[in-house]
Amino acid sequence: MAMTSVEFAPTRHGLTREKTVLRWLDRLDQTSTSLIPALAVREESLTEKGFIMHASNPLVNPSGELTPAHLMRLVSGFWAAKTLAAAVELDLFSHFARAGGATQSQAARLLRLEPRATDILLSACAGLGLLSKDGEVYHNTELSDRFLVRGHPYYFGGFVRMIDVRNYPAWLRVAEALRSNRPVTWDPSEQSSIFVGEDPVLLDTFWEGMYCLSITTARVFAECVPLEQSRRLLDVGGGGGAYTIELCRRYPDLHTAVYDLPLVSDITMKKVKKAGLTDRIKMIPGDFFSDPALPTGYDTLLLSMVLHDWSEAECQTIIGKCRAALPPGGTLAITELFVDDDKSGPLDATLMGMNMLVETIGRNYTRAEYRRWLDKAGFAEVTAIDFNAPATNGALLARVD
Ligand SMILES: C[S@@+](CC[C@H](N)C(=O)[O-])C[C@H]1O[C@@H](n2cnc3c(N)ncnc32)[C@H](O)[C@@H]1O
Repeated sequence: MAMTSVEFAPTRHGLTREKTVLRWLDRLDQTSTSLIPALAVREESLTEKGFIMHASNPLVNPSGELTPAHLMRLVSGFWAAKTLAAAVELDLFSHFARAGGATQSQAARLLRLEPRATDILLSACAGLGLLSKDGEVYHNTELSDRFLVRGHPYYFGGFVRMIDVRNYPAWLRVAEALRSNRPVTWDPSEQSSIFVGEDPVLLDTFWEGMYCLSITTARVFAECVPLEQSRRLLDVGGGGGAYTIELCRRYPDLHTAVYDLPLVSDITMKKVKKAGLTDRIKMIPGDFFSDPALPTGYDTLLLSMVLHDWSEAECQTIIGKCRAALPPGGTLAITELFVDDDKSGPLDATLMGMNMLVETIGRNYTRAEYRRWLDKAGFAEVTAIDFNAPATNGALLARVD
């Protein structure tokens, strides 16, 4: 049996979080690792960040036989998600940020919980890398401090709420979605899409959630995708405007517009106002299916997480309208969680595809599928840029001759 020591980075509170993790690495043969490549990557990245989940639960037993540990992680994955969601619902991380950390009894008072429940929640949050412990005092980790404290510009809690209150209940019916090949949150025979005719409270949760997910994603996009030549950019189906906000922050001469359904206008303009960018981001209400053409006068069009909502035919219609709206030399940027061309991963993209099954009539497409449609629409040259962000793993830049 081998004993592997995993170094945990010192936290900002000066703790040395070095733990010894027992693993049966000398018995972990090639067969078992090749069965679980996605897990191996995930575990590596968790280890890099200083967290390792279920490290005491080996993937192979002392005799070298595969255990169901990986299945245990998969099936109990929602325990982690729901713990995070409950902590966000209680606004635990904002309380801890204001108080500068808390003991268990202080936390019980802050959160208005019984001591037993507080004890359980704080331990679980520490196990998930959301809190660290210094003596008797729990603190936010850098991760929760940056993304789970209300009011932070990159607050991610809105997406956590959206997943919890809107998306999780829908996923309870995922087998039904598979059998019927239809979304479970709306009826395609009665409604034109997921985006219209819904409960306004849920809709608000949806766009707020999308914004929280997209603002961190857009920041990476703005860093990785070279758009120095762009002067006027139209974000087609731009939602809460996260991409236009981050791109305007990065490129001071850029002027942009968000083109989206009229019911999104107020949500978007609130975000734009808060970012102080009303002079460089305008809202153009519209519908890319019923409008005969997209607005013109833009050298760059962006489609972020729009096409995965739609069928192959509808994707081609939208791409065709983008091509028609672009001038010579113009660029269409598509950013999504692209599925690999051989359709065997990556995990985030394939699971987003499952999410599209539950909620839409689309799926997550491969770069090869997009290249085919872009070629058919008359784009001259397509460049792929790979990078990793919460809601995208790259971009395709398609240029008009
Ligand atoms: C998954 S969201 C992506 C939002 C944004 N691009 C982002 O990455 O944060 C899809 C967006 O497409 C918009 N949309 C849906 N149908 C549309 C239509 N027919 N015309 C214009 N926009 C539409 C929705 O309102 C929504 O904002």
